[in-house]
Order: sequence, then structure tokens, then C-alpha cells
Amino acid sequence: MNYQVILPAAGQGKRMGAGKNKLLLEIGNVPVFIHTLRVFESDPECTGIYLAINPQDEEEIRILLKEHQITKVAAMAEGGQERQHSVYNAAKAASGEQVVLVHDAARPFITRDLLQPLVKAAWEKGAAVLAVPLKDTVKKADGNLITETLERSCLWAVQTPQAFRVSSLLEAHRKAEEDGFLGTDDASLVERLGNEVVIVQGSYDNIKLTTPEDIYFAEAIIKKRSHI
Ligand SMILES: Nc1ccn([C@@H]2O[C@H](COP(=O)(O)OP(=O)(O)OP(=O)(O)O)[C@@H](O)[C@H]2O)c(=O)n1
Ligand SMILES: C[C@](O)(CO)[C@H](O)COP(=O)(O)O
Repeated sequence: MNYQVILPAAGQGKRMGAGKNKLLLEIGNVPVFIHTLRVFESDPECTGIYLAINPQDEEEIRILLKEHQITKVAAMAEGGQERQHSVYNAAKAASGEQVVLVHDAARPFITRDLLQPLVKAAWEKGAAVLAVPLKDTVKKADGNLITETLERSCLWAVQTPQAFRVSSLLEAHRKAEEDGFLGTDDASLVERLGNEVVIVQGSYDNIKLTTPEDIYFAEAIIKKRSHI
């Protein structure tokens, strides 16, 4: 089933502390966001890629797209203050398919085999996210005083891509903007409207490059994959 994908790529990478957008850093001698783009470029069911970018990165991004022969970028929208604003800006440009994925450009290890189950689930249920079962025990605390140990068997670490019927994603973002609601992922905007979101099992390799040690994990994943 065909889909389009929105890739928010307009962050500052503050937690990475590289002094520039972390997506332009190289892992395995290729910029992070090019790894991500290659997955969708090579998927025949992806009909268009919509990037949200910072104007200051635009020239470098255009050069890299050409150099790495990425041809499916249909539009580039200007990023916003928060990830949510960047996604909404790009979502307004996306049209043509019934299902749209939102995927962090900072998660370069997504694999194609995970995409179709997600697209299918979104088509059937309205919205779906990739997630993996939590491995740690999670506790709630008031300051440093623990108030509750959460039941781990029902906890999931949610990833991207997250898939939506286009109308559902746009409505959820419109309503969030109207209500001044800011979520850390797109599914939460759909959930707050009372609409169902289902989980599709993701992969522990599908990490988000957030802090400097993630670069070591990323290099290890690249090395592992080069031996397969
Ligand atoms: N205003 C923003 C913030 C984030 N993102 C994108 O959303 C994804 C996930 O965000 P995160 O990992 O938090 O990236 P940064 O915002 O760059 O990191 P930080 O919060 O450390 O500054 C990344 O691909 C990032 O480029 C975006 O498009 N627009
Ligand atoms: C969308 C996300 O990647 C799901 O895990 C995550 O919520 C993004 O959070 P961040 O605050 O932008 O790192």
C-alpha cells in the first residue's frame, strides 16, 4: 500500500552538543539524515518525502540530496520552534496518498520490513505507532521520593515511524494548535481526541540519535549490519 512520509529534520541537536544539526554528522561516512532518506528512497511504496528543515541548513541539505541521489523529496517546509510545529508545517504540504508516516530524521536505523505492517494498521485503525516493550523498571517520583512502580508488562517505548490517515493527522495537529497543546509525539495528538492508536512491534535498533553516546551505538549497529 502506498504512503507518503514526513521527516522532521529541523532540530538544533542541543543534547548532542555537536555545535550543528546532528543530522549532518556522519556515521559510517554518510550523514545521519541520508541513512534515513535512503530507506524511503528505496521503498517503491513510498511516493513522496516531505522534509521539515531549518533555512540555515537548506543549502547543505540540497547539496547532499544531489550527491546521494535522493530524488523523492517532494517538498521542503520550514521547521518550527518545536518538533510538533515542524511536522505540522510539512504535513500541510503532503497530499495524494491516504496514509502518511511521520518519522524522525534522527532515527536512521528504521528498516523497510517494518513499514508495511504499520501502513496497513493505520489504514485499518486510523493511526499506528512502532514501539518496543520497555526493558527497565519505571517508577514515578515526587522529587526523589518514589510514589509508584509502574506495571512494566503494559509499558512500551514508542518510536517513529508513526502512521496516520492524512485527515486524522491534520485534524489532530489543527486541534492541538487551537488548544495550545504540545506533545512529544504525533500519536499523542490523536489520542487526546479519543481516537484509537495501535502498536506495531518495532525494533530495538531503531534508536533516536539524541546524546553523544548514541553515536557509538550507531556505529556499532552499522558494523553489525555490514557483517550480515
Ligand atoms: N523544532 C524541531 C525539533 C526537532 N525536529 C526534528 O525532530 C526529530 C526528533 O527531535 P530531537 O531528537 O529532539 O532532535 P533535536 O530537536 O535536534 O534535539 P534537541 O532536543 O537535543 O535539540 C529530529 O529529527 C529533529 O530534527 C524538528 O524537525 N523541529
Ligand atoms: C517522537 C519520538 O521520537 C517518539 O519516541 C520522541 O517522542 C521525540 O522526542 P524528543 O523530545 O523530540 O526527543
